[in-house]
Amino acid sequence: MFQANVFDQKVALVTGGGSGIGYAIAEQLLRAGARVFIAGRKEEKLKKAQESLSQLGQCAYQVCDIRDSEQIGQLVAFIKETAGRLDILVNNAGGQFPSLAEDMAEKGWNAVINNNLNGTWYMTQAMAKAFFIPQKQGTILNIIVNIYRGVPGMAHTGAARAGVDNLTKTLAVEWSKYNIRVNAVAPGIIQSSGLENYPPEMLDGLAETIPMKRLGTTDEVAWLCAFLVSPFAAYITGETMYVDGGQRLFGQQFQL
Ligand SMILES: CCCCC/C=C/C(=O)SCCNC(=O)CCNC(=O)[C@H](O)C(C)(C)COP(=O)(O)OP(=O)(O)OC[C@H]1O[C@@H](n2cnc3c(N)ncnc32)[C@H](O)[C@@H]1OP(=O)(O)O
Ligand SMILES: NC(=O)C1=CN([C@@H]2O[C@H](COP(=O)(O)OP(=O)(O)OC[C@H]3O[C@@H](n4cnc5c(N)ncnc54)[C@H](OP(=O)(O)O)[C@@H]3O)[C@@H](O)[C@H]2O)C=CC1
Repeated sequence: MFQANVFDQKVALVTGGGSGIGYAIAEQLLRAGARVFIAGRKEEKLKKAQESLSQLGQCAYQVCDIRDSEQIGQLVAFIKETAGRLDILVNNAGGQFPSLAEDMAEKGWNAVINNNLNGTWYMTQAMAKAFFIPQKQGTILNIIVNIYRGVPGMAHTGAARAGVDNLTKTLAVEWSKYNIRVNAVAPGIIQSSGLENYPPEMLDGLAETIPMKRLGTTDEVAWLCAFLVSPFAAYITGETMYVDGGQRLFGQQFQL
């Protein structure tokens, strides 16, 4: 998408970079010259991803649960020791499970809020304080979901991602004095490893309800992400951009 030197000397962290959309984002950043760290909970997944991503450039991984402040502290230390700086944070790690609102247990609600809202915040604040604020420079990109018309069938993630959408705007304003840009990307339904968590019948016939009559690809999300964290988007902050084939305007999220 870009020339190979757009992210020269830039260091990026992609949470959830071991699979799916996060992997595709890491790939685009590496192709354009960034040094990339990926993080997630499962070491085997990260190791495999790092091995193949390393063919494109400098890539390292660290196990880190975004809900765990101690592990985030260890990740900060690892990036400081090995790269000395961080320029780009992509908060991609996340997930949820389908459930009607009336059936949600308190523990399940809290698990999804904790993963997608709190985890994103812990990671963001830690990386901003350790790197972006002292450097007076940085860019943060939050991956959320299509929340345009609510998220029927997954109220917990709708609430959590709306929180991140709003956090994006607040931080864009508060941290512009540090030369930090903060944006978000809201994917529609993307053909990725993440969809394996959903029963196939929930996705049956969905493509037909989307204006573009197909699901998105991980690359189609990653291209937008690479643009938003690049210097070509230098005047864009506080924005949430949808990459959804028009689904937010007309189409089903999945079969209820
Ligand atoms: C807007 C439309 C978008 C449609 C497409 C979207 C696609 C994607 O987002 S793809 C990415 C999907 N990937 C994932 O969702 C994988 C990651 N998911 C998770 O890790 C879990 O779902 C998590 C967020 C809940 C985190 O899990 P964890 O903190 O490890 O929690 P537990 O597994 O211990 O569960 C705690 C609690 O949550 C309830 N629960 C969990 N899974 C389910 C389930 N499948 N169905 C119903 N309830 C569930 C449950 O109450 C659990 O407690 P226990 O009953 O004591 O186990
Ligand atoms: N695919 C889709 O249709 C859509 C996806 N999204 C969102 O995009 C993001 C990427 O999803 P996708 O690639 O499809 O799915 P994946 O399930 O492949 O990716 C989710 C990634 O997040 C990591 N992760 C989850 N929880 C944590 C945690 N607590 N700490 C650290 N890492 C974590 C997982 O790694 P590990 O298992 O190693 O922890 C995994 O690599 C998610 O936030 C997802 O909700 C949004 C809209 C649609």
